[in-house]
Amino acid sequence: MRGKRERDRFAWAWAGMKAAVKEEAHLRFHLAAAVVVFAAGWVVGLSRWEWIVLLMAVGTVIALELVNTAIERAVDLATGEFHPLAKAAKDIAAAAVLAAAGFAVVIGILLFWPHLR
Ligand SMILES: Nc1ncnc2c1ncn2[C@@H]1O[C@H](COP(=O)(O)OP(=O)(O)OP(=O)(O)O)[C@@H](O)[C@H]1O
Repeated sequence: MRGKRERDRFAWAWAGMKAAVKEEAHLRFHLAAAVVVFAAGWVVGLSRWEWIVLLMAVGTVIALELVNTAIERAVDLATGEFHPLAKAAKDIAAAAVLAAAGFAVVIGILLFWPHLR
C-alpha cells in the first residue's frame, strides 16, 4: 500500500513536471541551457567537485522555476482581479528565479574560466 502511495506521488510530480514544461517557456529555456552547460562541462572535463557545484547551481534554478510556476498558478486561482499582494507574490517568486539564475551564471564563469584559459 505504501509502495503504491509512493508511486502515486512520483506520478503526480512527473505530471506536474510535464505540465510545467509544456506551459512555461522560461522553464524550457532553463532546461535547454542546462543541456548546453552539461555538454560544455563534459567537453572541458570538469572534475567531480566541479560537477557537484554545477549540478547544484542548475538544479536550484530549475527547482525555483518550478516553484515560481506553482505560485503563479496558485495566485491565478486565488484571484482574477488585480491585487497588490498577487503582484508581490508573483514578482517575488520571479525574483527568486532571477537571483538563482544570476548566481548560477557567476558560478558557471568561475567553474569554466580555468578550463578555457
Ligand atoms: N492578479 C494580479 N494582480 C496584480 N498583478 C498581477 C496579477 N497577475 C499578474 N500580475 C503582474 O503581472 C506580471 C506578469 O504576470 P503573469 O501571470 O503573466 O506571469 P509571468 O511572470 O509573465 O509568467 P509566465 O511565465 O506565465 O509568462 C506579474 O509578475 C505581476 O507583476
